[in-house]
Amino acid sequence: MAKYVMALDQGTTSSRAIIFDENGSIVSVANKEFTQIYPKPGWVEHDPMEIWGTQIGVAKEVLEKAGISPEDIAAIGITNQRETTIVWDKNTGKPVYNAIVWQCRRTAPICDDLKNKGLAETIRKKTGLVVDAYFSGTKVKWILDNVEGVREKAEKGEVIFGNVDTWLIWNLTGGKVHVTDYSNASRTMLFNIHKLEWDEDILKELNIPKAMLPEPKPSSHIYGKTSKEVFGAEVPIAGDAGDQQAALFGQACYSAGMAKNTYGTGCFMLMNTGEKAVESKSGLLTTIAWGVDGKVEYALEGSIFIAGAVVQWLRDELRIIDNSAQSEEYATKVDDNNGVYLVPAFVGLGAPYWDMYARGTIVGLTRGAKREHIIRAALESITYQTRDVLEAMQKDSGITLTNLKVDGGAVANNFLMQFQSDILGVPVSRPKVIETTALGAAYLAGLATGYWGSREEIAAKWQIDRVFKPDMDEGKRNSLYSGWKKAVKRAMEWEKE
Ligand SMILES: Nc1ncnc2c1ncn2[C@@H]1O[C@H](COP(=O)(O)OP(=O)(O)O)[C@@H](O)[C@H]1O
Ligand SMILES: O=P(O)(O)OC[C@H](O)CO
Repeated sequence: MAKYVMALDQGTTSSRAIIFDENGSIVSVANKEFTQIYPKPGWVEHDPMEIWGTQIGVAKEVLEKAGISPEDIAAIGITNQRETTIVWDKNTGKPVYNAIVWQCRRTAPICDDLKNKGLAETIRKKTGLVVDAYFSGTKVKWILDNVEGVREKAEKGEVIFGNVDTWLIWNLTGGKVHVTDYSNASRTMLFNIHKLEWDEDILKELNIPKAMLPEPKPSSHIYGKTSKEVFGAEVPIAGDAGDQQAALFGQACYSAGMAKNTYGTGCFMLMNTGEKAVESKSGLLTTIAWGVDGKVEYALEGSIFIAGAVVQWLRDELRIIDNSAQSEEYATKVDDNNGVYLVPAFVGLGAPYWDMYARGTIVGLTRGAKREHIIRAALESITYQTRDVLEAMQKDSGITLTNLKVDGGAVANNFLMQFQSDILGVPVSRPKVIETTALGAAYLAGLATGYWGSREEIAAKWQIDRVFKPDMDEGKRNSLYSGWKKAVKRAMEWEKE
């Protein structure tokens, strides 16, 4: 029997491949960053060929690093940045346009139009989502309306759509399989999350031909096999989930009420709500967690668009740090934020504000404000945004969280984790494996092929690295947070005419 499971984790800023053994321990990792394209303010694109090239590149590299061959892989699990939209010609395999990234705001006017027609509530009821440029539906419409000749081809079924999971599976199978899983489908704003089917009315409203859409499937399922020419062997592709849902799975949040927060490019808090789709009244999303074991489970989600990305911005655009880890070093050189707040609304604000027209701002600057304060304010902003969504989640679910499980690249930052716990007043638990997204995808794939037997078996493998306990008095916690709320008001609706 093959000895390992491979996860392909296609994130917003990098493509990663990880090999896991039976214990869920990492055997080897390969990672490659790729180009972020910003054609206009508020627009974000990726080159789909670069996504594919880096992803297959790291898949080969990780095998080499581990000294194993493709035949040693029992199954592959795919997990991906969600919502990002790719449309390609199914005969040539070539994209008709760059991938429109989840962060891209170009379709805000299409969303305004849907809202003005009074469709927001119907769309929310069917899809669980707030009408926002974040989701794929309006991005597909934009491509059909703006790229010459694409609509005609789409109507003939020659041009097809997929999120990044679909694009990777299509390429891995040598252009044979056009599928997605329920968790990814639930992020398109085209999918009825209760009936588990594409919604004809929304498709009609957005003028999107159904023939373009992938077939929705469970998240733990054998979708097809890798092509020998592409991967070197025929390996079952047996797991597929959006990266945030995969992280929830990897954190073993299998019962209703369990939650995690992932600190990557953005920050996404998800709470499992079991087989019940809970409607949010506080600005959260209702989303499909996964389809596993013949049933579908749901989650409440608080989506924060910019988290770790603010640290990349300090590094690449502001150029006041050389690497992400330095953010911790500078932030801890000062005792506090000195009254400085940074609202990283670079691509608008997600939950719970949903303001497509908000933009980034720094407030509270005085003559004594130093680089350290700005760096600290950037890290603090991640924790305040998390408090925003945690409060919404507690309201919607009626559950008071007594502990928050965390993961993702930025949780390596100990200052960030301690401050997070201080601002929430709740312990924050960091697991040994912080690559939980990839782990979740591996588990989904391994369950479908019998490499692992059950969720109980998997849950027993979860191990803690460190718990950060709150160490700030309530008065200070609340006064810092009220400063944040004031700062957010300054950032909102900035781009609105
Ligand atoms: N020590 C650190 N402190 C703060 N942020 C960090 C640190 N290390 C990594 N990051 C941030 O974490 C993000 C990378 O996390 P990752 O989970 O790989 O994200 P993604 O899957 O979205 O590409 C980057 O945005 C990076 O700036
Ligand atoms: O690339 P990540 O890990 O920040 O995740 C992006 C999300 O899936 C967007 O919804």
